[in-house]
Amino acid sequence: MTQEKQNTNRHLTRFHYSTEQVIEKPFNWKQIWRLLTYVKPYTKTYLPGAFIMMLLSTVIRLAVPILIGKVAIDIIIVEKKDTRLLIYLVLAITLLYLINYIANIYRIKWVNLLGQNVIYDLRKHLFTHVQKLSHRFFDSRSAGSILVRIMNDTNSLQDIFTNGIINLLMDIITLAGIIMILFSLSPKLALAIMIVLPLMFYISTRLRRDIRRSWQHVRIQQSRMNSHLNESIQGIRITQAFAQEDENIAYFNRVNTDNFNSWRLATKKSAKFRPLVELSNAIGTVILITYGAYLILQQDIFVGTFVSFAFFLGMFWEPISRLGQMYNQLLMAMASSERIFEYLDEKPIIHNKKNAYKFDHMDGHITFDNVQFSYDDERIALQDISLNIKAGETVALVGHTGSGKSTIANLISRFYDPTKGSVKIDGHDLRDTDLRSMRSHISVVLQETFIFSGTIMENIRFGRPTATDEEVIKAAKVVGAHNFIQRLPYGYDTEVEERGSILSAGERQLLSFARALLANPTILILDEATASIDTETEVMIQQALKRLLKGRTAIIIAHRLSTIREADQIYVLENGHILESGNHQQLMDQRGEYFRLVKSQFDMLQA
Ligand SMILES: Nc1ncnc2c1ncn2[C@@H]1O[C@H](COP(=O)(O)OP(=O)(O)OP(=O)(O)O)[C@@H](O)[C@H]1O
Repeated sequence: MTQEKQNTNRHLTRFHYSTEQVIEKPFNWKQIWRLLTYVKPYTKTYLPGAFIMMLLSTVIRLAVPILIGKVAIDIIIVEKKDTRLLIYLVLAITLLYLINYIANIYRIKWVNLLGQNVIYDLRKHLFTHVQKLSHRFFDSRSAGSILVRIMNDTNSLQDIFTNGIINLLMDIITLAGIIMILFSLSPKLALAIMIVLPLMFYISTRLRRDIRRSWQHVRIQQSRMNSHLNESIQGIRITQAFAQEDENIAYFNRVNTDNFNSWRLATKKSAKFRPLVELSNAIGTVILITYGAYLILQQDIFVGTFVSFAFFLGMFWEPISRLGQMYNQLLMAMASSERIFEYLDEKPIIHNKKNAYKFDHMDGHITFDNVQFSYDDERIALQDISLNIKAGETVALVGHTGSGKSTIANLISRFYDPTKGSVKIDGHDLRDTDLRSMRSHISVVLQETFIFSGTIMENIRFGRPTATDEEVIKAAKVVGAHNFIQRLPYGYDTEVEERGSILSAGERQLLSFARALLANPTILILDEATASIDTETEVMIQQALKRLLKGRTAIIIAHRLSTIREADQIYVLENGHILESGNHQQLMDQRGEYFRLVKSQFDMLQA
């Protein structure tokens, strides 16, 4: 292997998506029942309609071969030789076919409506559920793989609900009907034909596990591809900046090839089913002709019965083959539904207790009592943290990267619960409070401001959806965003794409301030942007910040000296501990870590 190739391979290991493993569970009826609960809302509408149409059409299909073979040939032609009766019979059969045609139209229509509605409900349920899941869930999964479950996995269930259920019933009824009719026409001939059934059974049981696993594998490959796609498109700017496009393409090619190969394998395995069914059909036909002719010669059966048999035999393999396909579909649906139910069974770790305390009003007094927290079992992110942040105070958290500043902010918003100790607001342990009412009094401004696709107006209004246009504009004016918004091509109606790429970092920051101000929170958590911005914007942001903080409890993950200096309390963190605390002057006098931090920043600015 060349050095270059070795390097590329080493680099490619950075693309590692750990989320998807094969969920291997035996076929289980419980899961099918659980899926069927989604049909329940339609048991008074589409389902009975489709069922009646299916029944009608099945009865007609079963009756016609008897009318042609037994009635037309054996009775009317051979026995009675009555032409008029034959004409009536032909007319009756034509009418039956017409009814069958209409029944089929309605069956397909209602079955499709049923399927679409069920998928709509399932996707809604899944999305609603995922929205409520805690940060821990998202920490361990890529956005792409979540996307696949909401879109692809629900899509793959569509077939089972559109054609699956009704076709399954239709095929089972048809099969049972045919078997009964065949046995009543000639038990000997019926028994002879059934010899191939064990072969069919063997085929379906042997192949089924294999097929199921390969389809599961396809989903995993798709999920990997989506995860990579999602990440590489989101990170395209960095990719281009580091000239890593080729590496990205190489990895994508590999994922794409894996995806292609897994599809090929799965379809190859599934494709074995049909030819084997055809083979059984052929064997059955040979038996029918040979043994049937023998029975006619023995005068055991009449020609008409033989004709009915031939008709039914043609109809016999069709549902069996479809049942085989249906089984494939069912296996695929099992794989998808397992993956969907895995998410639906994921309980939000952070949830409301019974009789949780509702914050109708919040003063904004925050306390941390000996808090310990770790994201995983391996590392402790916070230890022995005790804070007392009085209502209306501005607190700055400073410290080296990874020291635990954002973790403190995460605990105040209750994105996670502490492993030990407690976090309280106004004396209420957050674990005993109502999440929604608690968070409605808190606003978070992240360093990386998230801009949603939509207009500037809508983006600010995200802070309080009921706000009027005037209120939005007022908030923008207070934080000093109004001027730059007015200069945009359509002012407040300018469309910004996801992530707000047409705006500068400073502008995005001001927008998020306006959004936070509009929400009018009691507690404001702000992760100050580290992006270097020009002095003029810096001044503007500082002024905006002052207005934003007025009258609120503020926790600022501070990077700028100007912000830190004005804070009522400063906590210096190191490796998850509080190293020092006090106001600027007190900490400067201590000449400890804070002093060194300030000095190094000052030296840097001087330089
Ligand atoms: N979602 C997560 N899962 C696991 N570990 C995490 C997670 N988020 C943070 N950590 C770890 O917890 C520790 C504290 O991280 P935190 O984000 O609070 O640091 P910080 O002081 O805010 O850093 P920065 O200034 O770089 O934002 C770090 O060691 C980090 O690696």
